[in-house]
Amino acid sequence: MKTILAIHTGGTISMSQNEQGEVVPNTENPIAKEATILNGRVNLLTDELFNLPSPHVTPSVMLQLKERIDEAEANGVDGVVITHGTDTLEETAYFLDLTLPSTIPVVLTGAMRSSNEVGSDGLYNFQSAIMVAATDESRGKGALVVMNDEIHTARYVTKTHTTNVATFRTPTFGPIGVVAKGKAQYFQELIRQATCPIDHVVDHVFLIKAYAGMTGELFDALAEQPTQGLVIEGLGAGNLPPQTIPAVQRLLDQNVPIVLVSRCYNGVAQDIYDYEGGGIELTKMGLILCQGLNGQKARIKLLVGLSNGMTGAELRQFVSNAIS
Ligand SMILES: NC(=O)C[C@H](N)C(=O)O
Repeated sequence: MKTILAIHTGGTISMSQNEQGEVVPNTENPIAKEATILNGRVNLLTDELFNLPSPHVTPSVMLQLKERIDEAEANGVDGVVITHGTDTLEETAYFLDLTLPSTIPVVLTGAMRSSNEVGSDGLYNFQSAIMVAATDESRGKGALVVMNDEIHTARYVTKTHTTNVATFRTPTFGPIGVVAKGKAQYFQELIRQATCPIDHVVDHVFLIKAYAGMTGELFDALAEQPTQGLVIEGLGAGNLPPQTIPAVQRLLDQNVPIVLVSRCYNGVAQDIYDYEGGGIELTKMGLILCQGLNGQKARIKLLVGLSNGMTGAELRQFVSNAIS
């Protein structure tokens, strides 16, 4: 029988609705009590590591989680399930995907309806995640996200709806598998990437979204403080309004690595437009084009690379080309 460690970190999956209809954290985590779920089919261990709404999760919390998983793998568990708030679940999942050298399945899940709401999806998702973690084919796939009967890769999955239980989607590429009546089935293979060891996390890595008529003020503000890295969600295929360029150049002159992704939900950023502020000018200036990742994932990747001590060409190589 497989031994699966469930690490609980908080989020709606461990919250309840009060009489006023407000969703509130519990001091006793109701999902952690479900230690007998799938009894007889898996040996489930439970660790209540955190009890945080996921907007309270930081990169240093993610690092503590990674270290707990390393320890569990060294102690011989066959797989890990992490329950997590959905707001930042994709960032924690990708952080683990980038930093964990493990081959054991690491499966994140959460809920859109809290534990006592009608149609609560928490227990169901938890059970599905355990089953995926106990499946041999889930090994060596990096961090996975299991929600609403779908298996997604950490690299591309994103939360797309504020309340719907079908909120987690993988734009452009789609999920890599499904959970159907308790069985995990895969139908796509993701090209794996090398993982990156880190033992601390850097702090000042920012994310800015471009918009029509944007000017340089936000970039100027970052140039006034200790900015270690910046991700810009550019327009369309990866373009910026021309009025931003002098301020972006000022940050580059300060040796701040700047990563360019698209603010579009689908597609990849590319250097195809040759006009002022177009992707061709931006990449010639030295912005790092990161294809396929959304802004929050590209920020995690930049943060991990910087935390590893990468600079220059090595950092550029690590952050770019997420799709290959
Ligand atoms: N569905 C959820 O888990 C959302 C919640 N605000 C959280 O991320 O903690």
